[in-house]
Amino acid sequence: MTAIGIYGSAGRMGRAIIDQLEDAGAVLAGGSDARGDPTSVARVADVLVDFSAPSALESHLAAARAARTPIVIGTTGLTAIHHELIDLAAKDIAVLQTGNTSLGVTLLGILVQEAAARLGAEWDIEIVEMHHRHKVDAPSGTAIQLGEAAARGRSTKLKEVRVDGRAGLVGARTEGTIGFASLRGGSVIGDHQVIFASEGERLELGHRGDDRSIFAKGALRAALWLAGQAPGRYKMGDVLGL
Ligand SMILES: NC(=O)C1=CN([C@@H]2O[C@H](COP(=O)(O)OP(=O)(O)OC[C@H]3O[C@@H](n4cnc5c(N)ncnc54)[C@H](OP(=O)(O)O)[C@@H]3O)[C@@H](O)[C@H]2O)C=CC1
Ligand SMILES: O=C(O)C1=N[C@H](C(=O)O)C[C@H](O)C1
Repeated sequence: MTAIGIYGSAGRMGRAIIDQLEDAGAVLAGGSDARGDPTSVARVADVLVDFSAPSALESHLAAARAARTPIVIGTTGLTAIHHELIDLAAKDIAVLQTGNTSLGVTLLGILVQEAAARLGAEWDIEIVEMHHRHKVDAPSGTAIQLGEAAARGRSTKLKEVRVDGRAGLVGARTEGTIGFASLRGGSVIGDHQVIFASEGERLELGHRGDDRSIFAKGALRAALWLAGQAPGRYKMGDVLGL
């Protein structure tokens, strides 16, 4: 059985993953949190999953590289520097990074890219997400990933067209931009809606997470797949064949 090491094991996602281990045919190699030892976990695991915090990413990647253990990174709130660190680690080990491990959101990304490619720039794109009151990063990793899919569909880069959380006298919308709005409240697991708005009509593509187990099952599916892969950087689409 595949032994899974979990970074962020005591958190909401860590606990949800532990609940799914048996059904996935995996066992817990060990876990660590803010005061844990990522190196010893990496040494005893066949594959690692990281659902912790961006500030821990560098040390988690270093531990995974030193032990030559593949790692699934689900932590969100990552910056360009974090992505560079991931690219660097992927030269030595298999790394899968995704803002969302669910099947539904992985497929949604493909649909969004396709819709953006087929609809002209006169269709405004806005992305709305809602999460529970404890979430610390915004926009969500999923929203950013969906924005990147839309930008790809339009053969542009998200960073060139991104508009975050409007407030005040911001002026009329600039054609071709992709806007983000984040809502926080209660126990919402994770809702995402991509709105394509034109004169007189709107197309809405979305996903609602009703249970955190969807992310846990996806993370374990990714981990079991990644355990057998050569060094490189992978996506959920590679796991699911989408
Ligand atoms: N990709 C996906 O599909 C999904 C991604 N996520 C993302 O996963 C991450 C975790 O979410 P969630 O479980 O809800 O968050 P929680 O706050 O419930 O858990 C975070 C865990 O990470 C640990 N942690 C915090 N800081 C560090 C650190 N510096 N080093 C090591 N461990 C640390 C915490 O430990 P301690 O208690 O000791 O501080 C805690 O156990 C978030 O970034 C979230 O957005 C969430 C759901 C799905
Ligand atoms: O923090 C969460 O809970 C979630 N985070 C991920 C994100 O930032 O997109 C995925 C999911 O929506 C739940």
